[in-house]
Amino acid sequence: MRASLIQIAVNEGESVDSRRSRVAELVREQAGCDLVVLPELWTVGAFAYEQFETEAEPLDGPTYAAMSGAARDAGVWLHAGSVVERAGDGSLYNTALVLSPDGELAATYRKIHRFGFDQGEAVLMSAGDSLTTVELPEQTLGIATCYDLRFPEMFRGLVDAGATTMVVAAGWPARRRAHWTLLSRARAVEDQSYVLACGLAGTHAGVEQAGHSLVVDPWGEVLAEAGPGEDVLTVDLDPAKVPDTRAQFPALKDRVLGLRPPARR
Ligand SMILES: O=C(O)CCC(=O)C(=O)O
Repeated sequence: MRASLIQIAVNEGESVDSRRSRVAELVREQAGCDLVVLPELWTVGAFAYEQFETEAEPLDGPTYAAMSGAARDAGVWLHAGSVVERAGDGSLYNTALVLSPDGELAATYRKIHRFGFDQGEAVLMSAGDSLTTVELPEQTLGIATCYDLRFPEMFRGLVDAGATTMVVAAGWPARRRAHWTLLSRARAVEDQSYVLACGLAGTHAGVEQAGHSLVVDPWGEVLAEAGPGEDVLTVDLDPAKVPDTRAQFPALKDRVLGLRPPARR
């Protein structure tokens, strides 16, 4: 199974429309891959809070339209990153879209852990409350977005739902790049899963992005890592490696759930 992660540079000066057209071409260039992954909020920019209202779109909006055609032309499964979704009741969500090779919307995921500590996304967006997995012919994708990477219990929920490859679309700031790499590897090791972590590059709204997207195998080895700028990572994954790792080193079987809190004395 061949996967490509497209680490998109979002810089001031490029309109959302021209970026959409440019990215659609980049997706088309990945024909021959099985899966293509894009970053979080690559249309508007993950930190461009003042544009969230104006660039919000319904699930079948302009990003879906552009990505649907690109997925179909390339014949790939496409995790199209996330968009600012305007829901029917007017509220906004940070919503990931997964398209099948015929361009249909196969799954959506509304980001559960909003970033900002009572500012930015955390106040502008509503929170999702459901996990999303996507069945591909040889693997099950577990979908997560950026700040979610810090919450291992969410990934354990994805493992329990059958996920074998975690796909993390992000707009991770350069300032905490070390956390990005460390947490991507930690999720791979503890969940004995592939992790495809695809971030933004460039600088928007004054926030330099980390880039350095990476693909980690279920043993925690980094199979490929991007540089700081716009980049495409193409990696061959062996779906058998997940069950093999889980069988050879069956730590997931030793989980103890429902521990009692410490006794009060
Ligand atoms: O957790 C972090 O350091 C970055 C999270 C983030 O930027 C986001 O979720 O948009």
